[in-house]
Amino acid sequence: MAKKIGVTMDVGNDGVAVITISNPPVNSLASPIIAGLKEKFRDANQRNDVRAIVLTGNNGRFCGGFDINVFQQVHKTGDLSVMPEVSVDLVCNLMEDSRKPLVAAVEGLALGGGLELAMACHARVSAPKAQLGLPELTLGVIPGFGGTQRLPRLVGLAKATDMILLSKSISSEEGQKLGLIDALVPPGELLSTSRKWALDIADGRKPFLRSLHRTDKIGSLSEARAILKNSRQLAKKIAPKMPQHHAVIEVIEEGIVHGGYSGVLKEAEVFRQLVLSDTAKGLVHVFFAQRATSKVPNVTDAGLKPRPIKKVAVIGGGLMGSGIATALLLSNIRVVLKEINPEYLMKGIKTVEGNIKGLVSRGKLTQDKAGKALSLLKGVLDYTEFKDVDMVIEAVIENIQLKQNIFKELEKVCPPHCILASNTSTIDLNVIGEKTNSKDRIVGAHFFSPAHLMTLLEIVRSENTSPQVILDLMAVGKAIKKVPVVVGNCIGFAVNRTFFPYTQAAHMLANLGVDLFRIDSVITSFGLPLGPFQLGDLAGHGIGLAVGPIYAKVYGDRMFRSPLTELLLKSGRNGKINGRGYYIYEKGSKPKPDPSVLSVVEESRKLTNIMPGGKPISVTDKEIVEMILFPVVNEACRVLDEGVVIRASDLDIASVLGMSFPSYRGGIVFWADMIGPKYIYERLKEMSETYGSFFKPSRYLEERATKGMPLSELKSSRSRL
Ligand SMILES: CCCC(=O)CC(=O)SCCNC(=O)CCNC(=O)[C@H](O)C(C)(C)COP(=O)(O)OP(=O)(O)OC[C@H]1O[C@@H](n2cnc3c(N)ncnc32)[C@H](O)[C@@H]1OP(=O)(O)O
Ligand SMILES: NC(=O)C1=CN([C@@H]2O[C@H](COP(=O)(O)OP(=O)(O)OC[C@H]3O[C@@H](n4cnc5c(N)ncnc54)[C@H](O)[C@@H]3O)[C@@H](O)[C@H]2O)C=CC1
Repeated sequence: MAKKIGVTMDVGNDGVAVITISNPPVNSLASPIIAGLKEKFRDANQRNDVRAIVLTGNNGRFCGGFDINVFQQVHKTGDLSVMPEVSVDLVCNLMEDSRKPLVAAVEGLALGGGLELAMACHARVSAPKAQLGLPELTLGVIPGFGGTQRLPRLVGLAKATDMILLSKSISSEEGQKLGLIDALVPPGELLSTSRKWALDIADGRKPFLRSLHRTDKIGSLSEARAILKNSRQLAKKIAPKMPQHHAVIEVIEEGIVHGGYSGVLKEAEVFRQLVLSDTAKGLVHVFFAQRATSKVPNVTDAGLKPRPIKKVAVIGGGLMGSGIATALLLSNIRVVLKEINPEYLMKGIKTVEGNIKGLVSRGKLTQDKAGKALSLLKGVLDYTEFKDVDMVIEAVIENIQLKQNIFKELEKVCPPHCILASNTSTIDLNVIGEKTNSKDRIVGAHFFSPAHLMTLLEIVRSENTSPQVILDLMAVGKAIKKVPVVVGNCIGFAVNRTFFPYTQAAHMLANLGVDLFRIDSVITSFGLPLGPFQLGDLAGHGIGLAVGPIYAKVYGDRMFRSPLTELLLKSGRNGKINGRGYYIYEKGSKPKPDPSVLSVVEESRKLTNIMPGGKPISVTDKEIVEMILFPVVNEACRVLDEGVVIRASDLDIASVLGMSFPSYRGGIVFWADMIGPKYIYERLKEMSETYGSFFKPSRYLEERATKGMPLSELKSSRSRL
């Protein structure tokens, strides 16, 4: 059935015109909707039989904001003229300054431009539990329909700056307490109450309030300045590299100092600058990339329905198993946690308890919910409880034989419908399932550490995994608030494979004489939260050593073999786990660079002997970024070429959510396309001539560079999906 898009107006016998936005699924403000709103408001203002107006949205959702597709259009063409004139034409002139009272009837959600339309109305009536917010900063822009001016005037400056800077939405219940919502009524009474409210304003029984003209919640200029000073500090802390966070404070201040209308004009001007920024391009790409992951050909379009997953067994209560168990419990899924002995089992259970208590102490979970979650956990030492589980997630150490034996055993003890998933970070799924007859229900459920906090779930399918199993795991992933990305089977899958050159390039640079703490600092300035050496400390150097040979077996031709990890472990530095790696870890304080590790690096340099003429190389910060991240782009090209991901944007979202690649750079492939494949190819060619085949450009990169094609444009016939 075709989507019904448009704006309707029904004028009742009571003289109230109800204007309704229809643009499923979220009633976003696409260009025809904005044109329709202008037409209907003009009409309602002119008609003699209309005394008052109610604005609402169809299908239980008021409005999800401006149509983000238009931003993407602007990014593709650079043409700002496709952005309709809204803030003054529609919002100020036709709505707020209308002589006829206007009431917003809000239900479901009013976000971004949606909330901004509601705030331009003369009152807001809402159904319970509606989501209200201005999330524009997450898209690299600022509110553009007057939200920067009206929200402070409705909820107060401190609350408004907090909501805007943190893109934090509130419920209609909280909105009512703050004065954003005038009345909260059951959904069945929403329209009747809104009509009555509009007529009450028309007849002078209720005040005719124009938000932009209000000053009662702004406070004095000195109070406002003190709040804005705090906001500037907050913006510096949470988003030092985001232009929109700093710009929005300037825009709010303009309205405080020179009046709301002046603020509206400045808002429009700044909005138009920001919408063309690279940050907005990256963040809008990430918005759509994340949503695209829910569409998996031959799985989500195959007419299948996810089966209920009520009880899950997790094998191994170590770092990953305890995190995975925590994530499941928090979404009310029963968990059986299996370990090898009572001591390890107790340790696993204590870790789960610690994870959950940590959420309570940070105010992210109520005590009640924590108690409920923990009541769903059962620790076991044998397979008796496995007889009625719907899914098993194996998270034992990275050992092929051990995993093969476990899967062989699982086939016998689990019911036939049970999904058999492995959290392996590296091993080929076909090898894990080699000794079973259940290959169609074997799947990779690759979580990222800490598993209860990181949002990526890489779902790895082999050529035998059934679409039903993939769909079920996608549904579990969403239920436990992860973003599932379905990828093909290969060593390291999509994310770890793409990023294995990250650590290796860092090791090469350190062996070439570059200071490792400088490398970490350059990479964090680029936008990753941790540099490669600190990340190694966090993951633990033992795991690095264990997976090295697995990668070497298949990608050996393009690996830099560094003795650094082995030397580090020999010197008793396992990483954060034992308090010492490249950094020193002490409870309650930030990791400190450990100068004594430099002797280990020296030893490594002697063994590799790759410094030209025995002298450290001299590199700029830009060159460090290129030497570390261009090899990652190069491997991403191979991942794209081999069809390990369905679409390039899946690798973008996986790199953002799994590796914390900066979202404002749009993900690894998007970033590479912004720089240009030709430049990356030429730089890698130069590096490979100087430093060897580790940097040799891949066939895919060379082809794209020569043909002038973006990396994201897939033409692979070698899909693994
Ligand atoms: C001059 C500019 C004025 C201005 O102030 C700027 C704005 O208003 S910018 C937009 C601000 N709004 C937002 O940032 C909201 C973005 N959307 C969401 O946060 C969520 O989609 C939702 C909370 C509204 C709904 O969530 P959910 O039910 O989980 O559904 P999905 O997220 O999967 O979305 C369903 C499909 O709807 C598409 N969508 C959502 N919002 C918009 C939008 N504002 N514009 C265009 N399209 C939107 C989304 O892409 C999904 O589409 P699909 O094809 O994947 O089904
Ligand atoms: N550490 C990390 O950052 C990540 C690890 N992984 C993968 O997750 C898996 C587990 O890794 P970690 O949790 O780090 O290891 P870990 O060493 O912390 O935990 C493994 C646990 O499995 C238990 N175990 C071993 N054999 C068992 C058996 N037969 N039955 C029940 N329990 C058994 C061990 O006692 C141990 O507690 C590995 O495959 C690893 O590659 C995946 C993503 C990230």
